[in-house]
Amino acid sequence: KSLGEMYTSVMSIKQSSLSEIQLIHYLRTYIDHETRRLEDVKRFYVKVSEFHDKIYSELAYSMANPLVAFSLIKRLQSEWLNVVYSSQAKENLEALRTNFESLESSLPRLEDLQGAAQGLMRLQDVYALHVEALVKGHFQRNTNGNTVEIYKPSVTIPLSGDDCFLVGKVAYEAEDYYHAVQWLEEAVSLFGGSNWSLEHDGSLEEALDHLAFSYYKTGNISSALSLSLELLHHDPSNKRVLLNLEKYKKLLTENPPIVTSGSLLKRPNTTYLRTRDTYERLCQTHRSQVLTYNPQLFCDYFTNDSPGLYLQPIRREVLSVLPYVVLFHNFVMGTEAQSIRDSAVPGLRRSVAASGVNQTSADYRISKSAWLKDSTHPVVGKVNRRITLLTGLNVQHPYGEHLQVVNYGIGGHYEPHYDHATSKSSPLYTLNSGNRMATFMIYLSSVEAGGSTAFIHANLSVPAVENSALFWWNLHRNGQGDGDTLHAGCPVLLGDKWVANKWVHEYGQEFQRRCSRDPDE
Ligand SMILES: O=C(O)CCC(=O)C(=O)O
Ligand SMILES: [Fe+2]
Repeated sequence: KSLGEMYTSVMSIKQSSLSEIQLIHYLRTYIDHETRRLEDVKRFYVKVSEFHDKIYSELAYSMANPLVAFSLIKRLQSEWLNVVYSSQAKENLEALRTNFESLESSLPRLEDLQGAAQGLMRLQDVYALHVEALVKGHFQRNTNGNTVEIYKPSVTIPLSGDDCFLVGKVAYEAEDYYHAVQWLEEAVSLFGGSNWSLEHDGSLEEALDHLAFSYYKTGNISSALSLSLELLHHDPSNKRVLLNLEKYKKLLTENPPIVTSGSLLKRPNTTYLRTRDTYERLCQTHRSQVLTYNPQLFCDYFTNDSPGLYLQPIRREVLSVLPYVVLFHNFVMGTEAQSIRDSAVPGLRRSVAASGVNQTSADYRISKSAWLKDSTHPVVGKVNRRITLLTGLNVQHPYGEHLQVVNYGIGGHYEPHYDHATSKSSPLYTLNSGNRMATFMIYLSSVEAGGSTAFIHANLSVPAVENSALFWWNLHRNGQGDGDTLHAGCPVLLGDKWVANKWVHEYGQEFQRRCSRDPDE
């Protein structure tokens, strides 16, 4: 069900941690059986050695004893064979493997490992994290020479040399030598002092090999050369490394390094983003500072003149006027958010994004989502009615889409995008109820670090505040898309981020939001 896409949602990752608990249990059983088997082997060893210790001084005399002679012959003819050809070890291992295979369908795949590695590199980039600190379990940023601790997790889990090697290799295989160099450097220094471990894929030699080549690719020949020399020290007869070494020496003598290291060490812009700098700055700041007093931005208790809200007005915070973005505090209760999250779990699938006439999964949206109809759970209908009370909008299907519940994964994000359709052939029009006029997005969880909603052109970054809801108009009153609504879900640095989207379409709102020919309205 969640095959190959586990990394795209923290919910799926939680489920896989249950598989590991089961595996620990299987391994314990295996260790117990193997320990018992080895104890039996040891007992036999002691028995036979003691026998020989006993008869050592009087060998000839002892062999004359028919009982002694018989036991010797029996041992050599049968007992030793039973020990040496025992199938117990194989049976224990097979039991372990059968148990492991029973869980295989719920284990992460190679895509998950690669996706998780890419998630780490995304966090490194967007939050300008210090890789050396990150691999030690610390979330730190370097700003103008100062180290800033972005978040202090309650448990610090450092990465191993092999972990770093894997991240580096994912970058290396994608020909992203900028990240490869940084992660392989960590791998080399962490592998340095440690011994080989059963569970590891990589080794110091392999890390050196990949790092040398990555440096070569970034134009840093002298580092490539010195790493190759270090590698030869460990593996003197490696022909390929010897050849590389010659090549690097030649390159250096022909072309002494004028531009020194790092010249080609630029971050790759894989998913090209024109607004990348603004996006990342907004993600890094919690709610960008409004320095000038703006009387148009205010807070109030809001009822929208709906009798249903008279006794319980909602705290409204106007965050931006153009585009109009408001935050409704405590829009849902914690128990309601919980019910919505729980109802969504069975339906969670990899999120898609509109691409031409189709909807496909993409690296620029890393999450899982589920669509909840009114009938899924009483709370869904209740929340829909509350949206109508607050906004006056008709959210009945197909004037409103079903509630989309989203759970983000490792470094989960949604890069700058519009919620409304920007082309006539968009799949959003299949509901035949016009374009997405407004977005009502509920934060179903808080996030420890990262995961804000950033409005690129409005210079606004809204942290995920549990139970609150964000509302904005995507379209001008004349039906044109409002380019200023470009927004993004920043990568989740730490936490389990859940949101629910209710998208309201143009049709059905003719009397709630009247048209205007003024393009600025
Ligand atoms: O998660 C967020 O903060 C934004 C999500 C979003 O923009 C979307 O789902 O369309
Ligand atoms: Fe959006």
